[in-house]
Amino acid sequence: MAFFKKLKERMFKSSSKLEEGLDAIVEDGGAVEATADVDLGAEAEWLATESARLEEEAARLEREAEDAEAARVLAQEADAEERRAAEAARIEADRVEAVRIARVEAEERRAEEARAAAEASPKPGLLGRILGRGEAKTVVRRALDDEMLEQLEELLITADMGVDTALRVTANMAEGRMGKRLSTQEIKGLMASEVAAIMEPVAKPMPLYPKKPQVVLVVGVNGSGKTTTIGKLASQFRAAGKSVVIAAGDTFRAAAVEQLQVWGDRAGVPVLTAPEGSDPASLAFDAMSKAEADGADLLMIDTAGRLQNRADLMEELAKIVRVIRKKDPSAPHNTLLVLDATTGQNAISQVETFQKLADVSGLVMTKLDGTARGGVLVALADKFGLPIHAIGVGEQIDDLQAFDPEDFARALTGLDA
Ligand SMILES: Nc1nc2c(ncn2[C@@H]2O[C@H](COP(=O)(O)OP(=O)(O)OP(=O)(O)O)[C@@H](O)[C@H]2O)c(=O)[nH]1
Repeated sequence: MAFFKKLKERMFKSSSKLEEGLDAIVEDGGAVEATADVDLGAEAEWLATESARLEEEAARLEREAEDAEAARVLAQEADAEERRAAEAARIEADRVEAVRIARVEAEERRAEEARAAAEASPKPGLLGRILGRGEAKTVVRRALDDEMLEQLEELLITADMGVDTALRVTANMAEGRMGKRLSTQEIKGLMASEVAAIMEPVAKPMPLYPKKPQVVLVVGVNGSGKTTTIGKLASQFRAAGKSVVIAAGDTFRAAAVEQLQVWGDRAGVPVLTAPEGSDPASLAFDAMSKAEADGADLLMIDTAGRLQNRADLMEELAKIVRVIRKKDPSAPHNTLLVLDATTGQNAISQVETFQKLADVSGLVMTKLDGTARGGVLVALADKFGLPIHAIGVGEQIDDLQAFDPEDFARALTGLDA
């Protein structure tokens, strides 16, 4: 699936970190085994070839016997009964002997091939040696024990899954499997299904309501990717036939406003701005009036992300909410928290903080491309259960994807499609 391949490529750092770790864990205390399916296939192939060859040999001997029979008939005609009978007996004996020799030769050739293959290959698999089919494919397997489980836990913790989630994932993986010999591929498969099970309940697109305008408040620390995400979302909604208005609510930073205007242009969506330093709530109110007057489907409000002064930020966000509720008591309909995956476990404390500042209704995780810390999304899902609406996997306008738990789990663990 092309979409999955792209996600896996984008999440390369997370998956390669887990893959390397898993390989090392399985090799540490694991043993090389022949992959049974490959060797049985080789054996079946060899038997089929050999049986075809023996059939040919038998057919040839049959033809010879027929020729001998013809000779016997001729001899009969020559009225040399005894000689002919002796000749026929000899030919029959020759035929039996020829079949025996052909079988012995086949056995010898087989043994010779086995010896040659054993010499050519320093470490052939067991069946490979017996059958002389060259080097058999091998796989490293390790019996699942407490030590291996601990190593798996540590690996998941280093991939930012957090201690509690890592413990839960490994405990579920181990259930009913202690002592079983597992390959890296099998462990990846188990891990991917545990991760997908945790992510499944939170994978929800941003809900749309029959409200005009539907107000989407976008919160998050500076640099988390709010502006970029608003631009990407606006572009997607536009493509889906929705009319969108954006409000540049971080009025204290001219650069942030300019950046939002650039994204508005890219998405083909109007961006409402206010003079530097003016009241964000007043801008939000004006934007609400414009969106209503234009009959817009969605109003997306960018906000400041200054966590340095939490009390001010809390008051600023609360005032925006108070003001837009004068126009629509049910607004904001969504409060999206944008998180940067590269901050790893710090994303956990950002959720805790913003849940106190605003009524967070869903998450967008950005910058999953190019980070080895993608596991934090599993920890977030496990700890908060907040819906994950989308993931950012690049800086381009179409680099925002709906969150698919199975694709994510496979990409995270490096499981091949
Ligand atoms: N690789 C990558 N970069 C991203 C992604 N999302 C955003 N960025 C980059 O992250 C940086 C910050 O993004 P912004 O959208 O400006 O973040 P912000 O939260 O609005 O930040 P402020 O404007 O400082 O409040 C920019 O350089 C973006 O290009 C993503 O999914 N992947």
